[in-house]
Amino acid sequence: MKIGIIGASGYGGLELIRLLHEHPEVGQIDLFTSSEEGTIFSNKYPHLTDLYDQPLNEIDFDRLVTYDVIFASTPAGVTSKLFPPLLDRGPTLIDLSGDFRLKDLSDYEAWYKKAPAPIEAIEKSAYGLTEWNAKSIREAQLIANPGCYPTAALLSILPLLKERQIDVSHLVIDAKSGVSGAGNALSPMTHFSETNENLSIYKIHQHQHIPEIEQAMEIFGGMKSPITFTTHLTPMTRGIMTTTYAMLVDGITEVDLICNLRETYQHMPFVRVIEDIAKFGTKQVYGSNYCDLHVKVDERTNRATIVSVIDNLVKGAAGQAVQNMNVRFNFDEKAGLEQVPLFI
Ligand SMILES: NC(=O)C1=CN([C@@H]2O[C@H](COP(=O)(O)OP(=O)(O)OC[C@H]3O[C@@H](n4cnc5c(N)ncnc54)[C@H](OP(=O)(O)O)[C@@H]3O)[C@@H](O)[C@H]2O)C=CC1
Ligand SMILES: CC(=O)N[C@@H](CCC(=O)OP(=O)(O)O)C(=O)O
Repeated sequence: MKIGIIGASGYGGLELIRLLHEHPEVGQIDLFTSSEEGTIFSNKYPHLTDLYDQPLNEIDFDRLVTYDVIFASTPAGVTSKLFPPLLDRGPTLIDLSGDFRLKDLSDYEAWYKKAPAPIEAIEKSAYGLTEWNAKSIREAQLIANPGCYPTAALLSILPLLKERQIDVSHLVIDAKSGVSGAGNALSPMTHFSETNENLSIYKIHQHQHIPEIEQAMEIFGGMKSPITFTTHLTPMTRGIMTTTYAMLVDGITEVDLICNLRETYQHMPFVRVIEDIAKFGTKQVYGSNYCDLHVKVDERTNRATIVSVIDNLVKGAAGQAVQNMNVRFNFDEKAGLEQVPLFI
């Protein structure tokens, strides 16, 4: 397989390189840039010395069409223009940004505050939540990799919504992310002295992942309702935890929820149901493509607390993108993704 990575020098791009480098089906990886053409990649990132001593390439349409797969890990608003002309020209396109995730164009405009991609391209894209959309991913030329928070939240709540075990109204999803979720651009939000030893809340009720989660709840869970979704920045590099609070449907027990999660994901290699909460946390999945789930019912309130953890750069971005490539090309779904989590 011949792979091109656009936005290779960003955090998602670097993680794609790390994972694809070990992939048994990948032979060639070329790196593309919008700003640093000719820069020797290992001069920019010396941890890649002897591994990627090649120059960054200009983004050139005639060259891009020669690849089997093009990954783009670029800010919102880039692939909406870059990808549509590449459709039907050969490469499978895997987009890590939000440009093709929302089926309703007005949602994209309202939440991303940018012009949406052409509707024809959005209609051709498959939402890349691998565990829930493998059939469409297998046939798609363009895969819209999910956002990091939606990946964690949806994997935990979709089985429970689908089986009508939790009440869809009044869902509260409380989410926390490590700083790498914001990418490598410098900003006051991720300034060390303001992030370290701080816990902050941001984009309250305005996060662009709200419509993405609600859309997937409807498509895959068959349940439609507005959610309350809050995001917090935590002083760690990687990791996301989402905690969802949901009222139980009458007669449903904790055992029912656990059995459902176990059954749903029993043949899926990257989703684990963890019953012992003792060490449950982002470190259990750090550097890996796992998503760990835990659910506990509070019998006093009849409410379930549903917890999910992922590494935002792996299952939340590059790992899931590689998993989608594996599904798309009928490779072993685990190819390139068998890293043991870095717990200590
Ligand atoms: N970080 C995370 O945990 C996650 C990120 N995402 C999404 O993935 C995408 C990438 O995120 P991340 O890697 O963190 O971001 P970064 O800011 O770290 O990297 C983005 C890269 O995009 C390239 N770029 C910038 N502008 C353009 C342009 N106009 N045309 C082409 N390339 C451009 C830049 O490289 P160069 O200057 O060399 O072109 C830059 O290094 C974003 O849309 C983000 O929202 C999704 C899930 C998780
Ligand atoms: C910590 C942090 O800032 N995280 C980012 C996640 C970015 C992301 O995944 O956004 P896309 O929808 O563009 O892919 C955020 O909350 O916006």
